[in-house]
Amino acid sequence: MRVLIVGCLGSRLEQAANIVISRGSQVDHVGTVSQAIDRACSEGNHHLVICEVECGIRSLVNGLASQRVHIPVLACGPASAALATGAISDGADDYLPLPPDTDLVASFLQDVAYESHKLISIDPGMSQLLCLVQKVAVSDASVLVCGESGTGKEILSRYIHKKSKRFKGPFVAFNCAALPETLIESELFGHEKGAFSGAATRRIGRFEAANGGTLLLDEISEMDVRMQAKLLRAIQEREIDRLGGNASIPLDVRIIATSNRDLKSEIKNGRFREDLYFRLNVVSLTVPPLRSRRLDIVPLAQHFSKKYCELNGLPSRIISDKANEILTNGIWKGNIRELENAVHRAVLLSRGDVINVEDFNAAGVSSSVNSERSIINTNPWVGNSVDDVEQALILDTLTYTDGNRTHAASILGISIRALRNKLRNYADKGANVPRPSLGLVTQQ
Ligand SMILES: Nc1ncnc2c1ncn2[C@@H]1O[C@H](COP(=O)(O)OP(=O)(O)OP(=O)(O)O)[C@@H](O)[C@H]1O
Repeated sequence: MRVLIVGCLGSRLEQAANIVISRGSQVDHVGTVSQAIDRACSEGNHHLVICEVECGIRSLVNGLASQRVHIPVLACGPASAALATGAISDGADDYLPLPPDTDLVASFLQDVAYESHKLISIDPGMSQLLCLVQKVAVSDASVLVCGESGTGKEILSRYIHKKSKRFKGPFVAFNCAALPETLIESELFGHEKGAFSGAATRRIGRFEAANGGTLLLDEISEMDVRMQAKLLRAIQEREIDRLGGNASIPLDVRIIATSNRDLKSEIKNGRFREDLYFRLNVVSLTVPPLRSRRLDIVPLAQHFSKKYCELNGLPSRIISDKANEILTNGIWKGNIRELENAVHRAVLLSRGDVINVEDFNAAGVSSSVNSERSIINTNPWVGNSVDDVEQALILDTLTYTDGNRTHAASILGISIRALRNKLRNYADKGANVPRPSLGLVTQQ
């Protein structure tokens, strides 16, 4: 989830921002309402705005409405009934007294997340999985969610949390592939002030932030083996030590881990600890790829169309029958993330209230139906395989970003991990893969 914070980053607003970050959301900060409106309009991917009351709630709410951007606004400021009532009558959805109460911030985020993490599915293949999820969600057992990249493993993990007895507790997501080894430990376990150079204040880690709730360890296979040992100890002993701390902190956390690698072969290759695998794999769920649950394509595409029309302040747009047919019967190389990106681009490119096949063409959707009904038939890439086109696009993008994997993944709309896997394959096939630029935190 992405949150835009508006106001002067004094200590109280900073505390609110830190709580939001510790709950697994991404934070952007701007100083004024007009910057907030610009940013929300130009980026179109914020799920919540938290705005200091003195910045002007009415002008923020009116400004967003005039650009037809619909994002919930949480006003914040001193604990005062008059200020809270004023902010709400100016159009804020709610009021957060500062200094912020962690549980209150968490519950606002949860309400917003509930809307933005709605799980859409009608395909019988998924229904079976969801029945199983209902049964296992109520227990406290660790769950391992497997499936290809972008199939919805994270959204399914959130669903498990929502259906569990812990649903009122926090859901904290941690991506094991996103940070260098040196930072993972302090991020997971937290640190005391002065634990290492740069540790200017005490910081609680993701485990503590998830206490009473669920911790999602996304892309667990990417975690270094030494770190896996520390993780295993924390899960087994149900307690952690902050870095530089001398008292153990008891934990009451349900663990859900995801992987798009085959962990059994990772174990064989010595890259994943077998004992950790058994700890995590009490219940194992596999999310099917989109190509084997085609009945989900149309409802998902409609859902994404609504979502991106709203986020970009556009009137709602329906997807034409022809485009739906092509999306449903096309050869999908990608998964739901790719469908979401395609619909997002088509929403932005379409004019009027219908999204047509041409809008998907212009958005670069290259799936084709059977023989003659190819979505793209005039593209210069015709004649190349999808794999070749994808490789060329990825390597060109990486050259453009000067080797920066994070930036390239963001432009391409894929996860860093998916990008790294592809680069590894290209390098294995002998392709010339641009090296990471200096100071990068990701590795190939
Ligand atoms: N059933 C669904 N309903 C609505 N949105 C979905 C669904 N499944 C996935 N999505 C959306 O698709 C995108 C990718 O989903 P998600 O991040 O859960 O996939 P993932 O398998 O965890 O990906 P990765 O392996 O790359 O981490 C997200 O934006 C998510 O909200």
